[in-house]
Amino acid sequence: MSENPKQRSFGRFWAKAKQTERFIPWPEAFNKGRVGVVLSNLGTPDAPTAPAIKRYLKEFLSDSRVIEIPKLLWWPILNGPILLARPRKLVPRYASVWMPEGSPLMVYTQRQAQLVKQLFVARGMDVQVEVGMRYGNPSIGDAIKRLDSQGCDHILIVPMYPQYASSTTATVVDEVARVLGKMRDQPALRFIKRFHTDPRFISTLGNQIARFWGAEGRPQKLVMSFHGLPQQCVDLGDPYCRDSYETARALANYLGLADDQYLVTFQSRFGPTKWLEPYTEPTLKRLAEEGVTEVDVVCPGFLADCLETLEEIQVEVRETFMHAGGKQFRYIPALNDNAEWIESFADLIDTHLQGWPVKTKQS
Ligand SMILES: C=CC1=C(C)c2cc3[nH]c(cc4nc(cc5[nH]c(cc1n2)c(C)c5CCC(=O)O)C(CCC(=O)O)=C4C)c(C)c3C=C
Ligand SMILES: [Fe+2]
Ligand SMILES: [Fe+2]
Repeated sequence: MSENPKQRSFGRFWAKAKQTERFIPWPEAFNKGRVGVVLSNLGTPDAPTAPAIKRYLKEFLSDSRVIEIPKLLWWPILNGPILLARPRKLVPRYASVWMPEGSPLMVYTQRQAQLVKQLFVARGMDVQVEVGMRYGNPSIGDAIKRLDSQGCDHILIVPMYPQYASSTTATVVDEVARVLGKMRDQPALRFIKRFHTDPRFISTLGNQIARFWGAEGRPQKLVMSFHGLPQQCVDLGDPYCRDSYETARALANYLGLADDQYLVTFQSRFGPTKWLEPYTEPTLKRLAEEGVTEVDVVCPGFLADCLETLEEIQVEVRETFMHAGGKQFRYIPALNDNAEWIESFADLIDTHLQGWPVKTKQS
């Protein structure tokens, strides 16, 4: 019997469809309408080697949300002195914090994603969670592609920064828009802008500090060190500085600290321009010189420990403080995979999923 021409053309269509990257078999195609979450952190080199660090820095420092000087001026500086010298200088610093599973920023971000996902499963919720780093791997594009292939057409983007800054939060939004600009069937989309005074964030970090003090005793001063930002960004309207002070005040209130029991400082200055002050390292030097010999440092802008906390604070700043006469310097770790934080983070994310088809096992 001869083949029906209609059947033949369907056969050709089917064979071609199966070859395409986005082919979804029929049963799964009906499983659309799921909900996905992208946890987006800064990103980090793939290895503590000069080529890997160079690749990472090139992508990071080519972002016009991060370096706000005209590209034509910046290009020779970046590709000249910075990318020729900085990667090699950073190798021993990254190597000193590297964990068996990889860069701490990556390891703790992946753990948070895994644990939050497990908690959603335990709560009977159908929510996929993927990590999408702003720079390096896995990228935001990778995360969205993975969610899309799992049938998620509702996506919540969670920039992992409690305080909003254009150079961190806004650039995640830019990148998501760029990725979605290439999609025909786009997902429904939401973003978390900030959670710098969210009671769940403040109480979890506050409890982490209080537990530390319960076991080890209180210091003379608590230093809350936030990542810095060029002063010019704040002058142009970036709310990051105000957000940081609001986090600090909420944390101090939660812990019952008087104004003279804590300080706010800004770390990780990059380049010669004026950044937010007071700078962390000179402040700690001054404190030691003035006779404050016992300090604890916490970094409430970082949800995961990384180079900037484990090396810059825990090694470099500690050394400066001790050389200036300090006797006791303790770094209180970031929330990382703290079980209470995983619960709080899942609750915070859940608040932003309201009204979306987060199917329960019963339904
Ligand atoms: C927590 C919020 C962060 C803000 C705000 C931020 C602004 C900012 N950073 C740079 C330049 C660098 N930052 C670097 C490392 C780094 N920065 C953050 C977070 C914020 N940055 C993190 C979590 C990390 C650690 C990454 C890791 O791999 O562990 C670096 C790389 C290291 C180095 O070369 O010193 C640079 C460079 C600018 C210019 C900026 C605001 C404009
Ligand atoms: Fe930074
Ligand atoms: Fe640094």
